[in-house]
Amino acid sequence: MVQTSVIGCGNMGSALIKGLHRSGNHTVTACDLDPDALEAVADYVDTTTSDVADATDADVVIVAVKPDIVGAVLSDLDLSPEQTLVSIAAGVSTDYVEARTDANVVRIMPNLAAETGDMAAAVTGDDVPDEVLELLDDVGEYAEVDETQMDIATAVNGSGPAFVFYLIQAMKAAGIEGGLDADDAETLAAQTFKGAAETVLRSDEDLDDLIDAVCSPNGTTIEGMEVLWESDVQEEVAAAVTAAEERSAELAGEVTDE
Ligand SMILES: NC(=O)C1=CN([C@@H]2O[C@H](COP(=O)(O)OP(=O)(O)OC[C@H]3O[C@@H](n4cnc5c(N)ncnc54)[C@H](OP(=O)(O)O)[C@@H]3O)[C@@H](O)[C@H]2O)C=CC1
Ligand SMILES: O=C(O)[C@@H]1CCC=N1
Repeated sequence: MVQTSVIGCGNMGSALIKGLHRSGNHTVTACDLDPDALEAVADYVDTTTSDVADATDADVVIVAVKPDIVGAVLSDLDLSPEQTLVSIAAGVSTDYVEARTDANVVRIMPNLAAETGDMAAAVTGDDVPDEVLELLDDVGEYAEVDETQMDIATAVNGSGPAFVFYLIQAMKAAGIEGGLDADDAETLAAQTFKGAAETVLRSDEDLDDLIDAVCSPNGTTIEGMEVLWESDVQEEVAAAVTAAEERSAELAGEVTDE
């Protein structure tokens, strides 16, 4: 069992905690100042605490607070080089964290699907220990990237779930407009995204070939695809990703300039 502590049990910290609980491979201490946040994760951890000192004994210490609070939390954490500190904050550089801890620093951009074991994570660090890679394996898939790629990864896989929720919402709304019940429309739209994503992950075929496979000659899909190919949907998705990427870079400036 890897001793893991999670400091900050809000949206992302609690998703990681629930994913780690599912894996059964971790002894977890949850730390948060908000008693309600601790209450919400109490069934998934071994210990809850509001005292950051109680979270310092772990092999892996995950700091999951907002970017502008990372510095304050690090100043309260006394860690050794044998420990690993994982930072998940958008826009907070490895250099910033390394300057404030003796621990081995690993920077990760996770996403909310940690909760279901379907997280996509980008990870960067000079020495990413096996226990961190195994942790990421326990809650989903990961890609090792260069630090310079963290802003774009933050946009694609960190912010990405919100973009996909939006697209599911659009598909659901079209289903309702066509006469489906709201619950049925949500199930059919969401399961279709899930199934399509699984197909991409498991298939060796490229995306154009997968699109072709759905488009029966003279069938229904090609009519819809013609509309999408003629539209600027791809450009709009790219613009959303770019806006998030730029904000990640901007956050880096704000945190570093403190
Ligand atoms: N949300 C997401 O999908 C993703 C978030 N991230 C990153 O994860 C981090 C957390 O984001 P998110 O979970 O959304 O934020 P939340 O605000 O939901 O969670 C942060 C939690 O940390 C608590 N907290 C604040 N100060 C301390 C402290 N000193 N010690 C312990 N706990 C503290 C907060 O309590 P209180 O509310 O009382 O202040 C809150 O419960 C951010 O850095 C973000 O960039 C990365 C990828 C995805
Ligand atoms: O919106 C944010 O800043 C965080 C980081 C990635 C997802 N949520």
